[in-house]
Amino acid sequence: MSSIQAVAESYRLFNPRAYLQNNYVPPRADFTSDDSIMCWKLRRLHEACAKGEIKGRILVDIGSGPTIYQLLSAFEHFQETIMTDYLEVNRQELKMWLNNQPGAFDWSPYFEHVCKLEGKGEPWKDKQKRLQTRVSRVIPVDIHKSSPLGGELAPGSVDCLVSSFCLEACSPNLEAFQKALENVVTLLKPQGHFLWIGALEESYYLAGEARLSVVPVTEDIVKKALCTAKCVVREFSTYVIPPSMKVGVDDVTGIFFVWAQKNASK
Ligand SMILES: Nc1ncnc2c1ncn2[C@@H]1O[C@@H](CSCCNC[C@@H]2Cc3ccc([N+](=O)[O-])cc3CN2)[C@@H](O)[C@H]1O
Repeated sequence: MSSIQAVAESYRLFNPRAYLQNNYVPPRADFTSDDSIMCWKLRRLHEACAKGEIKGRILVDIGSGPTIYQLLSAFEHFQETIMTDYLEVNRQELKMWLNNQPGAFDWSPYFEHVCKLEGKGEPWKDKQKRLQTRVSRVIPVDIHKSSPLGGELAPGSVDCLVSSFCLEACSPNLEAFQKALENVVTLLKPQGHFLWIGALEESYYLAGEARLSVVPVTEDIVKKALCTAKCVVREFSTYVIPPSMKVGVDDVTGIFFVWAQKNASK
C-alpha cells in the first residue's frame, strides 16, 4: 500500500459530526472576541474579498469537509460555487445543510458574524439562502490526482479556489503536499485567485475514532510551495493558537491565511 493509499485508508473512520464538535462549536467557535480563531479566519476572508479584486464566474472549494464557513465572503462575488470533498459522509453532511434537512449542522452564528462584518444590516437568513442557492454542485475531489475533480471541470477554468485545512491533512509527506498544491492550481485560470487556510506544524488531529496524520508545514514551507506552484502571494497572515484553544483534538500551533494568484503566464 502506498503512503497516499494509507492516508485514504485512515479516512475511512473519519466522523464528520465529531470533527464539527471538535472545531466548530465553542470554545474554538468563539464569536465573543475579535481575537478568537474563528473571528480571525472570517475577518481575513472578509477583508480579502472586500478589496473587490476577487470575483468572476466559478468558485471552487477544495476539500470542503463538512464545513461551509470558508465560503461566507467569497461566494458573494461569483455566479456559481462548487463544493468538493473526498468522503461521501462529508458530501452528505453538506447536502443536508444545503437542503435544510433536519439534523443539519447550525451555521447561523457564522452567518450572523459575517453579516456584522459586512455592515449592511442584512438578515443572516437572507445570506444563508443565497449561499444555498449559489452552490450548484457537491462533488468528489482527490488532490493527489493530476485532475483533482476528474473530468468535472477543465484545467484553467476556475476563477477562484478556496481551501481550508485540506492539503496538509491528507498529504503523507511534503513531496505529496507540493504535488497536491500543483494539482489544484492547474484548475485555476491564469491570474486566478487562491484563498487558502491551513494548519501550521500540526502532525495529527482527531475526528471521532479516526486519528489522522498531518504533514507538519511552516510559514516558510507554504510560501516556497506557492512559489514552486507559480503562484504570487498577495497576503500571508498567521494566527498563533493560544493555550486555551489547545483542547486535545490536534497539536496545531498556528493557522495560516494566504491570498495568492496564479501567474499570468502559467
Ligand atoms: N485525497 C484527498 N483529496 C482531497 N481531500 C481529501 C483527500 N483525503 C482526505 N480529504 C479530506 O480532507 C479532510 C479535510 S478536514 C481537515 C482537518 N484539518 C485538521 C484540523 C482542522 C482545524 C480546524 C480548526 C482549528 N482551530 O484551531 O480552530 C484547528 C484545526 C486543525 N485541525 C476531510 O474533509 C477529507 O475528506
